[in-house]
Amino acid sequence: MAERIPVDEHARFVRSLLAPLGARPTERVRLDDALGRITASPVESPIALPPFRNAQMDGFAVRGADVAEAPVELPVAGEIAAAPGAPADLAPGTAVRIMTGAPVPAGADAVVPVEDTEPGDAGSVRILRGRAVGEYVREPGSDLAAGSDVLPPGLRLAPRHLAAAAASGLTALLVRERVRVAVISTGSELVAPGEPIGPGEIPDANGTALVAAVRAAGAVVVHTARVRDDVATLHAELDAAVDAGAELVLTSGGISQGAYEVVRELIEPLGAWVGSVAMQPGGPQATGVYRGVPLIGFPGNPVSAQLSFALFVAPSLRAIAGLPPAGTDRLALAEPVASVAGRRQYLRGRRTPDGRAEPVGGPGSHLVAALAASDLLIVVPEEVTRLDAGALVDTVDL
Ligand SMILES: Nc1nc2c(c(=O)[nH]1)N[C@H]1C(S)=C(S)[C@@H](COP(=O)(O)OP(=O)(O)OC[C@H]3O[C@@H](n4cnc5c(N)ncnc54)[C@H](O)[C@@H]3O)O[C@H]1N2
Ligand code: MOO
Repeated sequence: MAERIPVDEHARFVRSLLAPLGARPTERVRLDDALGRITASPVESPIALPPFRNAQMDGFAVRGADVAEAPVELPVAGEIAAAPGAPADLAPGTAVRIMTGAPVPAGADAVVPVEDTEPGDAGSVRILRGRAVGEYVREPGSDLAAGSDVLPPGLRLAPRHLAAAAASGLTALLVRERVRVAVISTGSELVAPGEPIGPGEIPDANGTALVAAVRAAGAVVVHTARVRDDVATLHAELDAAVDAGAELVLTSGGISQGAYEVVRELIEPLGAWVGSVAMQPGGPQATGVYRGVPLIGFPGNPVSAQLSFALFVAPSLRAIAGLPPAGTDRLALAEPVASVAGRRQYLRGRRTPDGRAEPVGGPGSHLVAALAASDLLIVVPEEVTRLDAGALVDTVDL
């Protein structure tokens, strides 16, 4: 029986295989498509924010000097809406009705909120409370000067960043390209989810899981396939993946000890490593390079495939995409657990309301529903075969 590679050694190797993907080219994307992308350079605002002097309140634009001694009555010269157009200058000793966001006319230097006024005689306004120069006037550039940076490089774009870019009049941003990934499920028993299931057939869960996991890790899927256990078909799909621009190929299934191990049969002769890692689930693993593109082969069992992605591939992809690593914790076990000597066990579990780690559904790597009912992994170290309730364990958030 071939040696089992330690988990941390395999993780280091996969990380080194994916390291070159960290040097990202850049592309311009429309603001509407930029959510979650990473800025590739500082983003300069061509205009000042706000772009012009405008009112912060609905009320009356005045000269501060004219309202220093309230109450005072001023003739109303007209009205300025928040609408296109430049207002006429304000004559001394007059007021103009103004709306929030409307340009403050030259000559005015304060806005009196409408609540602090009442109608005066014959089209005039009575100002009940004095306002100092500058009050309720938003100066151009008071948020950001024209030509200065509105966003830094290396920023993961959230809605508030896109709002600032839009306010600056920008329509597109230079961002880092996402890592392009292909996802290939192997197994003659697989049918597309929703297709009728004949005897011996099951819906392909790994395709859906890995596509979603790739996206959640900030990368983009450029090719997917579901292939029967046929080496020529898999070979053609690997070529299609590389031709589609994939920079990373993920496969599931076909790497253990059976008679139809299609991934093993294809890639082992090409120099890939297909072996075993000292963990459960996820023991069988494969790594290689196909036409210059890294290929990571996961075991077919759905829990194994999902955990293998989370533990070995997601950390690199998330780091490249500017996403934080999965959360970890150290929690007390809610129940005793058993494990296998010599393998690191990743039990599925959930955090109880009182903050303990409770195992969910047993160690089997086919327990896809139990994984869905879990929100963390409970790590049982290689040398440990039993832990009592209350023992402290490392956990990894799913
Ligand atoms: N004699 C041995 N048999 C097995 C070993 C071993 O060491 N010696 N390892 C076991 C472990 S652990 C795992 S994990 C699996 C890994 O096998 P493969 O990677 O070759 O995967 P398959 O045999 O193709 O499938 C395993 C299992 O998963 C189901 N499957 C596969 N693909 C999907 C999919 N896309 N969606 C849903 N389910 C999938 C498949 O039907 C099998 O039930 O090998 C063990 N055997
Ligand atoms: O190691 Mo396998 O991944 O348990 O089912």
